[in-house]
Amino acid sequence: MEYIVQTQNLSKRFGKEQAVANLNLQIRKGEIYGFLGPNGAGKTTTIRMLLGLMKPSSGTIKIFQKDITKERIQILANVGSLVENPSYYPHLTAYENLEALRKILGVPKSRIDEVLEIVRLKEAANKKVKGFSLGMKQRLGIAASLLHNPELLILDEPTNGLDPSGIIEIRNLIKRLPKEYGMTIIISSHLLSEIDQMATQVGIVSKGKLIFQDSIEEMRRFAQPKVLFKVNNSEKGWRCLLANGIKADYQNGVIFLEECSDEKVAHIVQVLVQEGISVFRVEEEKRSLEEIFLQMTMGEQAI
Ligand SMILES: Nc1ncnc2c1ncn2[C@@H]1O[C@H](COP(=O)(O)OP(=O)(O)OP(=O)(O)O)[C@@H](O)[C@H]1O
Repeated sequence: MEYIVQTQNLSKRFGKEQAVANLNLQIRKGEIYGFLGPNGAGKTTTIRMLLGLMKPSSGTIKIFQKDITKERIQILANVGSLVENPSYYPHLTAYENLEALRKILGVPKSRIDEVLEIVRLKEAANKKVKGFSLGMKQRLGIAASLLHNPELLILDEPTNGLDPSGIIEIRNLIKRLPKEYGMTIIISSHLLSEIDQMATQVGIVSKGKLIFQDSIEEMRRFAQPKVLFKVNNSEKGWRCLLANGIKADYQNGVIFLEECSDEKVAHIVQVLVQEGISVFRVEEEKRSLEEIFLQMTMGEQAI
């Protein structure tokens, strides 16, 4: 299998602190790789190493099958990134900001219109950046990172601080890039909900270790919501379910199941009603990333 990004035992230590420990990332072409982990898990440190901004304590990084320590310049010529909040000249327009960067990169002038089109900022091209919303600024940052037409785009928490509509804009933009331009994308986040609807592959780091790396479908198996049944006499209801061979859980007056298909929900409601219990509500409770981590790491160091 040919990987666009492959790390082997990638590690970074800051004094006594092991920020990244033996990471083996494997990212294929055309994937949107959601790099997930809570704050402080080691995402930014990993990304900085991938971009050659920080030296690993040990381990290797290959991007486009090339070793970053040996062919850094050639690799980075094909990598775009948005790592910290990008800085702009606020009194210049979006176009002028990109033009300043274009001159440094030495790409044709026509590329500015192309990237503005990709991030859907063409209409705002001649507006001063100081009037831009945070979402527009992030899109401009992505436009800047696309100027040199990279094959790999690395985005560190690009939706941080955005409102829901800003998040949707970025999500739609990112989803289009592999399809329309054959790009591979790494996008980090501490919120599963933010990358859930765009990632095709997921890597989860916790305390510097990769505890999960697989397809989003496999991830969703872990992230299935709990189903809660709110009824008038919950303890009786729960005992009825057990008596009918339905393995439900009961806590703080609520009956719940960790996994429950539509058919099973219908069956449970039927059983409860038949026993004379009123069902007020059936709710889904989404699991937080922390709960999923807990589930994944239960009893083990890593998967
Ligand atoms: N330059 C540094 N010097 C010392 N410690 C650092 C440095 N950079 C990061 N760390 C530590 O390494 C650990 C991982 O940090 P990192 O920023 O990579 O996490 P993260 O997953 O990106 O979290 P966040 O979402 O908060 O940025 C943290 O405990 C952090 O304090």
